[in-house]
Amino acid sequence: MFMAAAHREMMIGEAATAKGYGFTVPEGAGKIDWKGLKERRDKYVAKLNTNYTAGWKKEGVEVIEGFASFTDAQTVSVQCNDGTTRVLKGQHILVACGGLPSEPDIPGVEHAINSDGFFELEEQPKKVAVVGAGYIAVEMAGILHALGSETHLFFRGDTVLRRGFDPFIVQTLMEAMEHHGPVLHRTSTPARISKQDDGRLTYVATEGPMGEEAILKDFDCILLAIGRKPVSDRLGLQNTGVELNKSGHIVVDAFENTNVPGIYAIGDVTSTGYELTPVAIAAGRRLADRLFLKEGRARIAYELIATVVFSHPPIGCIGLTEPQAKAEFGEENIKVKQSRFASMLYAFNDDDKKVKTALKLVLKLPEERIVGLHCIGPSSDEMMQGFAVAVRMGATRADFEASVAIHPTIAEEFVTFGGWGQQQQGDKVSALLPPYLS
Ligand SMILES: Cc1cc2nc3c(=O)[nH]c(=O)nc-3n(C[C@H](O)[C@H](O)[C@H](O)COP(=O)(O)OP(=O)(O)OC[C@H]3O[C@@H](n4cnc5c(N)ncnc54)[C@H](O)[C@@H]3O)c2cc1C
Ligand SMILES: NC(=O)c1ccc[n+]([C@@H]2O[C@H](COP(=O)([O-])OP(=O)(O)OC[C@H]3O[C@@H](n4cnc5c(N)ncnc54)[C@H](O)[C@@H]3O)[C@@H](O)[C@H]2O)c1
Repeated sequence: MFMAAAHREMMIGEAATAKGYGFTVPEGAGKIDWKGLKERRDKYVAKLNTNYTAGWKKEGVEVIEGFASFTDAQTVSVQCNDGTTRVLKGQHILVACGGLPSEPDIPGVEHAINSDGFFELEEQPKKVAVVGAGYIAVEMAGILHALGSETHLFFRGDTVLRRGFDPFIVQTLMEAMEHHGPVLHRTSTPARISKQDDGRLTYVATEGPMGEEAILKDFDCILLAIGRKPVSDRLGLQNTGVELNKSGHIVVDAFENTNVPGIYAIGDVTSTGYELTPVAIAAGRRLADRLFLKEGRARIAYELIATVVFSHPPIGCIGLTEPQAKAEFGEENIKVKQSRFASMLYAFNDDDKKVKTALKLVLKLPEERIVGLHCIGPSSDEMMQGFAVAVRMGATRADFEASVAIHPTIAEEFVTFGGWGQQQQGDKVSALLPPYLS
């Protein structure tokens, strides 16, 4: 959440963009009171926790603080924080124990921090290495760079976000980062970390096809963000017969059931492949409705989960990438509409203009149903939620085309695409009205 909020305040080049609009931007205007921000954030988080605790009390939920593990498929033993042990039996047991950051097996790894450590930093690092290519690495490197830390981003492939993101969008992000972002270190694999005599850190990676050593010195922080692993190994699951997959995630079906009746799992600890807060919450709600309100067989549409990366600029997407759609439905059954342009927001600053906005629709033929919608550019994060509703409802190109554009916005490109080609005419127009108006 704070990444999202921080992101909005710190759009790269915001000061430069403001200059283009005629604002006087004093030197050092972007400087941040890191300590003050951390203090206010910690207070805010504490208040949220207090509110949740109060809510549970009000609902009559007993909260037992401690470490829980299974002794058998109906029994959980809790080592409570107050030193006592509680043994609880249940007809229904839900595992929602999440995950922990993964660490590379390299010498000196203890000198680095992970995303938990990032939130504990008391000072803004002057020179920082961020290792990884996923959400956290991209977001945190973007924030640190935007705040003025000398930021180096190290990743194993040619691009970041290689898994699950459309190559057109990723390429646009790479170009934006090259113009306005951290120093990029491609094809780079972590090798070792050591502490220098002056307390700063040296980071060594192997880079390029020949695996040459790259030695970079003088970091005051090395942040590892190479994914998260489920905590399933410490829950006594071996006493239950609950099945885990190769990566240790609890195997669940689309209804949050494990293979053991009465044991369910949601969130990051599961095999669903989505490590996102709203997915865990939605899964919990659906499960509770089914178990206790007996409300049918509602399940999450895992195929259509919208996601946002709070990169600079942000990325929003839902559904299949172009390669995924072609693999699933066959190349001949997929049509793509895409567009790349300099946003009007950046019209007055030549350097800004290099950061492009890109949008893509992936359509399944013959009905031209939208099976993928992807964008990168200002406000892509905010615009995704509305488009996600439309895509989940099965919107087609005709539905988008029939929606009158809002001008001047970036999102309007999705419904105009520079003129979709043929305009609908005559009787076809009424066919494009929503059912309740026709
Ligand atoms: C840096 C960072 C930024 C993120 N940003 C976003 C974002 O912007 N948007 C988004 O949608 N998602 C984001 N995520 C992902 C999101 O945080 C997770 O998907 C979500 O928290 C998963 O919820 P969960 O309940 O499965 O697990 P968690 O939130 O990890 O909660 C699991 C809880 O179980 C407790 N626990 C573990 N084992 C036991 C045990 N044996 N006994 C008792 N308690 C136990 C843990 O202490 C923890 O409190 C982010 C993740 C990280 C790390
Ligand atoms: N905006 C958001 O919604 C948001 C923000 C932050 C995190 N998250 C969630 O948290 C999850 C965890 O984030 P993450 O960025 O740590 O994981 P990730 O799975 O998104 O990315 C991990 C990256 O680390 C790389 N990697 C793996 N092993 C490596 C190694 N040994 N050396 C170098 N690189 C290695 C992988 O290639 C991958 O690119 C995400 O999958 C996401 O679901 C979401």
